[in-house]
Amino acid sequence: MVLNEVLRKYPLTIFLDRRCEGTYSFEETGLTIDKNVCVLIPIVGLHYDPEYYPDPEKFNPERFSPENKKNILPYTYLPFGDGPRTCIGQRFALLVSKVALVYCLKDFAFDVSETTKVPLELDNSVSFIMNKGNLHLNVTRL
Ligand code: HEM
Repeated sequence: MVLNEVLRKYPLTIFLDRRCEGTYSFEETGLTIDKNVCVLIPIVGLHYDPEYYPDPEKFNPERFSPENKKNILPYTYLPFGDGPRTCIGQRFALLVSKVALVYCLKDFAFDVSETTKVPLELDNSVSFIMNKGNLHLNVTRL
């Protein structure tokens, strides 16, 4: 739940790109996308849309609890993309992250320090999500 919420707020890739394989018209809006047109899918826009994630700035892992996650609409949560080109490392990445977290939290406590930037400041000069400067934390051995 915590990792899912981290990847909602900070999804690494801010958009996905696809090239339209054939001219396609949406019945609901009449909008037509011509063949070969490139489409950008705004991951961050979807992840911060209050229609899909109420109070989107709030870090709330409960959004991904077993009871709540079934209400998440398909294609509104895309940290690993979706469809035939979805991330092949998704399961591996989640497994490694969970193991790393367990090892860290088993022996150390992490806390903010006077120099920690709250809220986290993001670096706008890169096309993926990354914090600006260093990330300062107080680490105590348990
Ligand atoms: C938290 C970690 C990771 C995130 C957030 C992530 C995210 C993504 C995203 C958004 C895509 C594009 C998917 C799409 O276009 O629908 C992608 C593709 C891909 N990822 Fe990851 N990824 C992660 C870790 C990994 C790891 C650990 C591996 C390899 C061991 C990996 C291998 C790949 C490959 C090969 C593709 C291209 C798949 C294709 O085009 O068919 N990723 N990833």
